[in-house]
Amino acid sequence: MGRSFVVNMLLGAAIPLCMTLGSGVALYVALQSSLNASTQILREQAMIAAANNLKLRFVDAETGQRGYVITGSEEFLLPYEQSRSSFVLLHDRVLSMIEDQPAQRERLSEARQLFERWQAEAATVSIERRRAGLATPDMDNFERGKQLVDSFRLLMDEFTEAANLRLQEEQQASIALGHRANLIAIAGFGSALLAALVLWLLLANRTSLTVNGITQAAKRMTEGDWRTRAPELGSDELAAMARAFNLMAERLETMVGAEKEARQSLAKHVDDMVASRTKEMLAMNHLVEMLQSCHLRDEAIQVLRSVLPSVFTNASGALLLRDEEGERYTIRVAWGEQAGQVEIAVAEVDCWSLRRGKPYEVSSQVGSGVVCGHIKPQAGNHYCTPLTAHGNTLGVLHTSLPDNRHTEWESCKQLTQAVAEQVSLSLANIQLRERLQQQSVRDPLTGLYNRRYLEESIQRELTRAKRESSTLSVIMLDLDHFKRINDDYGHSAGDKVLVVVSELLRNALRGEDLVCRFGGEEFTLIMPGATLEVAAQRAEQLRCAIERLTVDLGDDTALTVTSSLGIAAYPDHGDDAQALLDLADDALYKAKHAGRNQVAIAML
Ligand SMILES: Nc1nc2c(ncn2[C@@H]2O[C@H](COP(=O)(O)OP(=O)(O)OP(=O)(O)O)[C@@H](O)[C@H]2O)c(=O)[nH]1
Repeated sequence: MGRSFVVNMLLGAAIPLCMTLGSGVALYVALQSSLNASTQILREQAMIAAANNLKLRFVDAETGQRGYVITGSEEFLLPYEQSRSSFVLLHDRVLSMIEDQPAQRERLSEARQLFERWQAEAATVSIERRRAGLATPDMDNFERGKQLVDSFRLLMDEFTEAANLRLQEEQQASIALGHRANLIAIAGFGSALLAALVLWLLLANRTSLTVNGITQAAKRMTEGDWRTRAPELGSDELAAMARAFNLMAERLETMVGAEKEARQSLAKHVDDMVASRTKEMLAMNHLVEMLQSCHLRDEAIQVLRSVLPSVFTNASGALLLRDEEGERYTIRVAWGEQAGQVEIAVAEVDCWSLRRGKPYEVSSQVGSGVVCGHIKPQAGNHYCTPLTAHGNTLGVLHTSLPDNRHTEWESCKQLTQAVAEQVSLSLANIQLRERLQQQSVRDPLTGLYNRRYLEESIQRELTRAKRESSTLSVIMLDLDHFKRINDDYGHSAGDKVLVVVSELLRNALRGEDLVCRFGGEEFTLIMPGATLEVAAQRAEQLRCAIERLTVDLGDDTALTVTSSLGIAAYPDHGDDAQALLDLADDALYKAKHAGRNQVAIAML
């Protein structure tokens, strides 16, 4: 664990500061010593000056004493007295200045003793002699005085020399202290300055490394390089700042990565949705085109079976269509999980959208609800919408999505509604076309095919019989004395007889046989694949059945009727449709002329 940046900063400031303080103290001490030395020099100089003064006082006192002794003039005694008293004062002052110099004190005490001895032994004696009127100088006294003065001078010279010596020492010491102070000032403050500079450079370098690292990393990040990181140097606050930056960068990288992933996933989702919608739209367009080309409801159901599952690629579903009788609905198309429900009949009460006449939904969006009985399995989201056209309900379109795909539910419902509208429209058109077609080929009274359809059909069937080397028989049937029924019981009774006989004919023949009302009370039967013999047998059976028929008119009146039948067959009677019809008609007339209620075969 390294030192913190703040501690480094404080150390960076404290070290030069301490060095400066240390230098200051050392400088102060050196200066103080220098000051002491200077004071000492001044004292020594003052002492030398005082020693010289003492010598001067002694000389003045001697000069005054000698002047008085030689001249006898009293005026010489004044300087003598003054010098004497000032000598004492000056001596005491000098003595107080050299308390710490015992050798000098001794010299000075000795000098005073010499001065006092000079006064006592030379000066006072000579002055007294002069006062006593002795003008002749006492040579012994004079000699003694001179010796004492010389001794005094020698002593004071020693004193001055010693003081001068001390003065020189003090001056040298002062110079040395001055040099030392200079050295301290230069070395101390210089090294403190250098230390401050070095520490500042270190701290600046440390700071700039981290700050530049972070700045560069931030710049690279703004240019899109989210993986870049700042260098984490050391373990101080700057390193903590770099670590915090890197943590932030890591978070940003994670966030940017997540945002990028989300964007990509959203783009993929949108692409998928667009692709899915495009596919659905293409499939729906295909469905609409195909339905528009259908002429029959069964054709439309075939188209819906093959195309509807590709329209709803993600959803299960079923298409329920109303039966022709209009009472029930049958699941005509089913896909996905509903695939097993095909051809199951469903009552109107089993579908809530049929009951209510509007779309019905059970999903997590609308909360819980009762699932329609025709939906199996019942788990998941379900949507039923009625197929309606011109106020009629044609069926129901139902779609389902599992619970885990609820995000697609809204678009699934919209697609279901759009497809339901298209299918309704197409089915309504087909039904209308079928109805018009039926009306154009069917006889409105009996529901049998009309003569126009007969003429088209016989040609087609004959061509097929020729192609397949098969046979085809034509029976012309005419009710006997039908005019009488009309006349006797009314036209509506005649109509009823026609309807009942038509029903009999329709039920008696095979599915591929055609029963047509040729006109009035005359019927034509086309029997593909039937030989002349088979046709003759069938004609006889029909004749008998009609003969046995009883038509109840509702007022306790029951009618019976007979019929005459003529037969012609391919290839027995040729391969021309009109010729076969004519031959069968001829045979019919032959049966009429033969007494009616019988079967006649065309001439071979
Ligand atoms: N009720 C009714 N009568 C029809 C219809 N079409 C034709 N008829 C009548 O059928 C009768 C046909 O009479 P005819 O051609 O004389 O033949 P017929 O009375 O059956 O006598 P034969 O054929 O010789 O046995 C006419 O009276 C027509 O008016 C129809 O749609 N309804």
